[in-house]
Amino acid sequence: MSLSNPFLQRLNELYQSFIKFDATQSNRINRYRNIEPESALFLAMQVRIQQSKKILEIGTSTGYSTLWLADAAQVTGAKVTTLEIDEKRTAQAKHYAQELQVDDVIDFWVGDAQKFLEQTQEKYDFILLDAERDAYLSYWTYLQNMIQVKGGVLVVDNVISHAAEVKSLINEIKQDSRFMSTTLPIGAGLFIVTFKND
Ligand SMILES: C[S@@+](CC[C@H](N)C(=O)[O-])C[C@H]1O[C@@H](n2cnc3c(N)ncnc32)[C@H](O)[C@@H]1O
Repeated sequence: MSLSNPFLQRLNELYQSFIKFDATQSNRINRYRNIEPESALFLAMQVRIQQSKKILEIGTSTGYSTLWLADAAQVTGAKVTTLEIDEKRTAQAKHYAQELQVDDVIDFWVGDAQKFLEQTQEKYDFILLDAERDAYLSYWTYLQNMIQVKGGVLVVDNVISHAAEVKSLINEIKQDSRFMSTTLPIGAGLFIVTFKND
């Protein structure tokens, strides 16, 4: 059953252990930097509301958000492709996904997300962008062609907590008359983009 109490308890346990780990790391890059639980909950709801079938996550880390997305994907009959440059993190995320029996809907991809985006011809219903913010403008070149035109959505995390770092991306998207977008004050701030379809 989706979102069973044991599943939620284990997710919470994992989240607490990741937070503890991050507190021991002075170098930001070494931290896991998992999404806030309230953001993960919102994303899992959004997948259900949208009835997503194809989900892309950029930035797996240890898989906290991936687990939420995969659990929702099992409900909607979706597949999650998740990208991570650090193979040790992917191995961890895979391990938790197997333990929680959501690995059957996840395709773990290891490498530089830029390479994946350059090569893919796929479109996605739901895209979560949660990696290194200085690459986002470059990713957008590809992502704008990867959002499903009818009902697809891109969600960018940390747009309130790190507003200055995502300003250029947000300006670029706001200026593009094909899209509509807004920021939700959930967790570290979620920026949501979809096609206007006018
Ligand atoms: C903020 S964390 C992702 C957190 C994850 N979404 C969660 O909520 O559990 C960002 C991750 O992106 C990865 N990353 C950074 N640059 C990347 C790149 N160029 N390609 C793929 N992954 C990258 C980092 O290694 C890090 O694990």
